[in-house]
Amino acid sequence: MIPIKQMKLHKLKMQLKDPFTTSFGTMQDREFFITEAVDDRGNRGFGESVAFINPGYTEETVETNLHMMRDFLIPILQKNMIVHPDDVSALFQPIRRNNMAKSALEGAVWDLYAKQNNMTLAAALGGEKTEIDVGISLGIQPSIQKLIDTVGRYIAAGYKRIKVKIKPGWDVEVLRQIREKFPEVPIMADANSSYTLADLEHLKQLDDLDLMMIEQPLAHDDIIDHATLQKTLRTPICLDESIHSLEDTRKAVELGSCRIINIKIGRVGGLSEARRIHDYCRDHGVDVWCGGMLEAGVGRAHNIALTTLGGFTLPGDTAGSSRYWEKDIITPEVIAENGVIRVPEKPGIGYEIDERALKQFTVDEHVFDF
Ligand SMILES: O=C(O)CCC(=O)C1=CC=C[C@@H](O)[C@@H]1C(=O)O
Ligand SMILES: [Mg+2]
Repeated sequence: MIPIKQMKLHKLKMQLKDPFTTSFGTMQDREFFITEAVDDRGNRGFGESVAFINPGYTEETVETNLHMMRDFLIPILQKNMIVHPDDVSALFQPIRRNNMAKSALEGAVWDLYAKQNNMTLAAALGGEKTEIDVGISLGIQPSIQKLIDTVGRYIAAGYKRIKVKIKPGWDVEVLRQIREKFPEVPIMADANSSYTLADLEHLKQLDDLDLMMIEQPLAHDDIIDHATLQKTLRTPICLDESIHSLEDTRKAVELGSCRIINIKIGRVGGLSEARRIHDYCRDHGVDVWCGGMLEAGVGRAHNIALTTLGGFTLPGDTAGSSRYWEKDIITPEVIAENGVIRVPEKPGIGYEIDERALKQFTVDEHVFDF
């Protein structure tokens, strides 16, 4: 690989079109880093950190990302020769966790590598698809009727599956009314760890609603109780927060904690580990799909490239840019037509950075020479 000459961290502030409510809170203001790896040939590789402002989803935040990238991870990249992007996750091994910080930098290296080799990021990863199926993830709405109207709108727009947030008091009845209204639509529920095994009898009611899966019903750091729950539920459990690595995946699959895994590039530390998890799941008959973290266009582009791998058999959360943003930071924006996104054919992430938009949303910058 042509060496990195400079790494830039652009700190952005953007506002989601609509507030996004889950069992652990409501988000609308998004702060995050766009990472930019530059070589001496004018190639620029981009990544995106997906940590939120507060540590509600994982322990990472925008501020911990900056600390880890500036004080530990970029110095490692400055000191070492990278031959292939897979080297980055190996170099970062001695640093514990902090997967979203690692992923933000590794993603920029993967994009730079693909551009240096005049390949799409999808091709660099070994992806096969020229288009991907996508679903939509809906936050908790003010009323059941509002949720039903919103579900109808996205089904009319062609999205391939609907993901509904649930939590105690907003679950069985809500899903029953949606299923009644839309008997054929692929529907899944994401609980974001808001139940315990004490809710086992309550959760068994979900088995009658023909759901594709129940995502992360129990604790964010559990695979034992999920195995107990999966034994009693017909509906597949999908793990999200519990899975941070290939090792977590292996243990969860061997224990029978889940039948499906939501792979999020940031949560597992980058594209190389995401691909290793994909390969393991494909070899062990576990379905995977690509989750979302309310990303801007760079993160969205990385999700699209990853989803081109053959084992991504289920629609993911990578909806079009306009679902999230009045204005995205890439051009063209990501467009989902009838629940399908065409994989871009330009080198790297396949979308250009909209420099005016990047500048408009940038609130801080850090530049590191190599
Ligand atoms: O990016 C998207 O549209 C998916 C958003 C989404 O469902 C989630 C994002 C981040 C944390 C959670 O709230 C939730 C998830 O758990 O998948
Ligand atoms: Mg989830």
